[in-house]
Amino acid sequence: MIEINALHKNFATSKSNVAALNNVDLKINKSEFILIKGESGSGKSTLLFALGGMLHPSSGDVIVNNKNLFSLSEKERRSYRANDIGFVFQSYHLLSYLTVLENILLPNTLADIQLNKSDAIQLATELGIEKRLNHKPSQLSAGEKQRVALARALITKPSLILADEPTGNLDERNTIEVMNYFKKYQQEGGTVVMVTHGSLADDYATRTIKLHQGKLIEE
Ligand SMILES: Nc1ncnc2c1ncn2[C@@H]1O[C@H](COP(=O)(O)OP(=O)(O)OP(=O)(O)O)[C@@H](O)[C@H]1O
Repeated sequence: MIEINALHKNFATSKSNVAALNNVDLKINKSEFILIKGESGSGKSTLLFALGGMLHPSSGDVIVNNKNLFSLSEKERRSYRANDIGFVFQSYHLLSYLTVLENILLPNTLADIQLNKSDAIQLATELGIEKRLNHKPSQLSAGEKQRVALARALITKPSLILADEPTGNLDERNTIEVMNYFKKYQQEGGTVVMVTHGSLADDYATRTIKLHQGKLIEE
């Protein structure tokens, strides 16, 4: 499904040149649940953003469903991001001036398919936040905020979830809940790629990869 070939990303400044990714090769199959681990600065987020078509590599390819992501037009890449991927971040990235329901339906502004309110309500019910639909993010607990972010990520029925430390601000109980939602999504055929430092996700993943100074050192 996804093939990463000889991926390099350099960040050059006047004083330094950081190889954030250095010759990374990786194949990701449908319905895998992959954890990306490695010390701070090892390139985990860079790899995730390249997978999401949000960060242009210096060289190398990201092939998704036989298409080279970085040979697509900007419009095609935007469509891939909006329709095929759900993003979940540590800090939720909810819009504070929108209600929970409006946040969940936010992909409507970007995705090709028309999302409707009843789908959002059904998803919110599955995630246990149906009583919060008219609240603003500031009125929610951390675990509730992340479930809203999950609903927003899932509403387009993406084939791939990219998650960057999604449980970094959550306690153990909420972490386990989020991991169970990811597992359910994966068991229904979705693919999850998740950056994490912790070990709570280990039991949920089908594979763990490790980066060190931009190199993939362990599968
Ligand atoms: N925009 C940028 N400009 C310059 N250097 C950058 C930029 N983004 C990332 N880097 C550098 O690239 C390297 C990899 O960064 P990345 O954020 O991918 O690491 P990470 O493994 O996700 O780290 P953390 O666990 O701390 O989030 C780091 O040395 C970082 O300083």
